[in-house]
Amino acid sequence: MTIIVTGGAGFIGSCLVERLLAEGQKVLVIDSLWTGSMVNVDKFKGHPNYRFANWDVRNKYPIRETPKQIYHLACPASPDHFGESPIEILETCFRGTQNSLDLAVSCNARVLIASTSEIYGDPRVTPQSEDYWGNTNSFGPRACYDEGKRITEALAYGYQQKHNLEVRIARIFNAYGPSMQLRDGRAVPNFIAAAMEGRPITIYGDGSAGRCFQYVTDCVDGLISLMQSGYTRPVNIGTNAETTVEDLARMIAALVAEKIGSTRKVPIQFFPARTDDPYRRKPDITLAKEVLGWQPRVILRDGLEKTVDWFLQNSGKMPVVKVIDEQSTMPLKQASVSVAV
Ligand SMILES: O=c1ccn([C@@H]2O[C@H](COP(=O)(O)OP(=O)(O)O[C@H]3OC[C@@H](O)[C@H](O)[C@H]3O)[C@@H](O)[C@H]2O)c(=O)[nH]1
Repeated sequence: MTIIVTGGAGFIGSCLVERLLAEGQKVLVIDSLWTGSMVNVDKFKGHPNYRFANWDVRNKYPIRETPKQIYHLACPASPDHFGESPIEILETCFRGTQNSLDLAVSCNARVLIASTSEIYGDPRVTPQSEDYWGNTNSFGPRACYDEGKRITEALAYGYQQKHNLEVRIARIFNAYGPSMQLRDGRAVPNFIAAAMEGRPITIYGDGSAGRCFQYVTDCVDGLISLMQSGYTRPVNIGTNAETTVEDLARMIAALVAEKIGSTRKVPIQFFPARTDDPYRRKPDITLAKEVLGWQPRVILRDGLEKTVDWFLQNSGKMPVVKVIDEQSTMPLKQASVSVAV
């Protein structure tokens, strides 16, 4: 029986598809290529267990088979998209999720919903455990995603109550790795792109904001473990190894320089923090360890090295989604990272 992956041509989705195919599963990817890319799934073409449907999840998918599982991942996840397409993102969160849940009901399939750490908003408590209700702003630049993902969780809960549907909810914290787009807009690809292209790295805020970046294969392991588990409430999927945004920028600048054999200094420019940007985000992953027996394994330095290697090898093949105009405002201050190796 088939496993459906909506958003399977995206960054996390394509890594999940690769894993499922390697396990011998039959996979149908449903993706509109809004933020996903054929570049991510070209490698599966011709695989006997792989099929692709170019389809927007906001519309009901005309299914001709009975899937046993649905991983519902389809949705833009970069703050750059929140400003460009808030209504489309809200529609994707509500109608897209509802369509996947309806499909699961009609096929008696189990469905895993990709939720996010963003449902905690700008948290007042650290670390964030699943029973923290969050601090979100429903009327701000991140609202479409924060509130949109909150509604996906509420929908999943409603379907579980009303239809006795088997739902799994993964709250994914800052994933990174190969197959992100160079112009994705998130910190890791932005910093790698700047360092590779010899531009200054742009930091929003003073660089002290905290994040916990998890490598994509760890994230995919967590999603599969959750899908296979009997646990029906939300679970944080992330690492609790915290770093500051400035330390991340310095690590990436040094890694790129090491790889390309450069000794020049990489400037860092500090711009005002973005509205509602969470200051400190760190998951409590006790629950995931207990109910899934899962925990992340890849340390940041190793994951970043693999990611930088991948970008250096593949950046030429990537479609340009968006070039951020960093010159439109003046930086607050400038620092330089010495990358002499
Ligand atoms: O070029 C950049 C990009 C990002 N940043 C900062 O780096 C931090 C991390 O930003 P990212 O855009 O990578 O990620 P965010 O924490 O905002 O979460 C976002 O991307 C990861 C997804 O899992 C989340 O769902 C999504 O909302 C933020 O403080 C952001 O302002 C920069 O300083 N410069």
